Amino acid sequence: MITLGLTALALIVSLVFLVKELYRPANYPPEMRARKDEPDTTFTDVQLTMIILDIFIAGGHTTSTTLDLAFMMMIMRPDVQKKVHDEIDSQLAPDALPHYDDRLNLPYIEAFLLEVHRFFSIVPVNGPRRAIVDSTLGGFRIPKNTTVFMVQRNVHMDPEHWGDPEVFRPERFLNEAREIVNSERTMPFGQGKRRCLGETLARSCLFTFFVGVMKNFCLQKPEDNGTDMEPSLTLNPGITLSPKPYNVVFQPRKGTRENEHHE
Ligand code: HEM
Repeated sequence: MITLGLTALALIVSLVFLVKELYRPANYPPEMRARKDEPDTTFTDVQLTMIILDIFIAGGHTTSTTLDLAFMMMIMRPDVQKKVHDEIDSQLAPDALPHYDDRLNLPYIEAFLLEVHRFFSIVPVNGPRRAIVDSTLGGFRIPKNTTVFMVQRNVHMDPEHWGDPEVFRPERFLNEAREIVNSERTMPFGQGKRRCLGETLARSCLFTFFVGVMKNFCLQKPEDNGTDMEPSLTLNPGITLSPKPYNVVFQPRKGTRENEHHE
């Protein structure tokens, strides 16, 4: 709760400073300066502030929650954590920092992150959209102008497609040659023209941050942990899901620089 409060405070303070700086006409970006006298321009202070807010709100919580869940799965499933470590150790040089391109050599970790997206569906319902023509979908008539929502979670938990959707199993995204097999049935970032515009940034942040941490640490349940460690989700005031607070020990791995500092 305290962390959340401090994060919100830091966000508001940085936003106020940023906007104060931008409000000086000399600091306006070139397009805003060029268009400032156009009556219908959308290059305004308010528009800019709202876009920055959009990006912070849409991007910050979603990415950090997905990482929270990925780390939680590491302590819930030591067998999966071992496969993650084995893949990192066999593919990355000891001193190398992870790069997004490394995902090509780390298919198990890519499959693991896809499974985190699928299993938890942190944005369970996407939309709204408006039907712009009369149409029929799966036998249902959808009249023009109907508001439509896509229930991402139902797609991710469809037993006809996944077979065992309630099981957390990264291997479902790998074929026999250990290549990633994916389809539009995995849609954590939505679908269509209004799908998430931060998808590439989010995927690269998740991958590099997760691999960077896992390369250097073993994640363990604290011995005296009294917390409920089941993967349970709480609905935030808004549209995303996040895990209940949980405790985790980050144990430096042998041979890592991090460990040498601790010894
Ligand atoms: C794991 C991380 C993220 C997830 C799971 C996620 C998921 C989503 C989903 C499901 C939507 C709705 C798409 C739809 O209705 O079809 C969305 C929209 C959006 N996301 Fe993300 N997102 C993530 C990260 C980010 C980041 C890092 C940014 C920005 C830097 C971002 C910016 C946005 C914006 C601006 C929209 C609204 C797009 C529009 O309405 O045209 N998201 N996101």
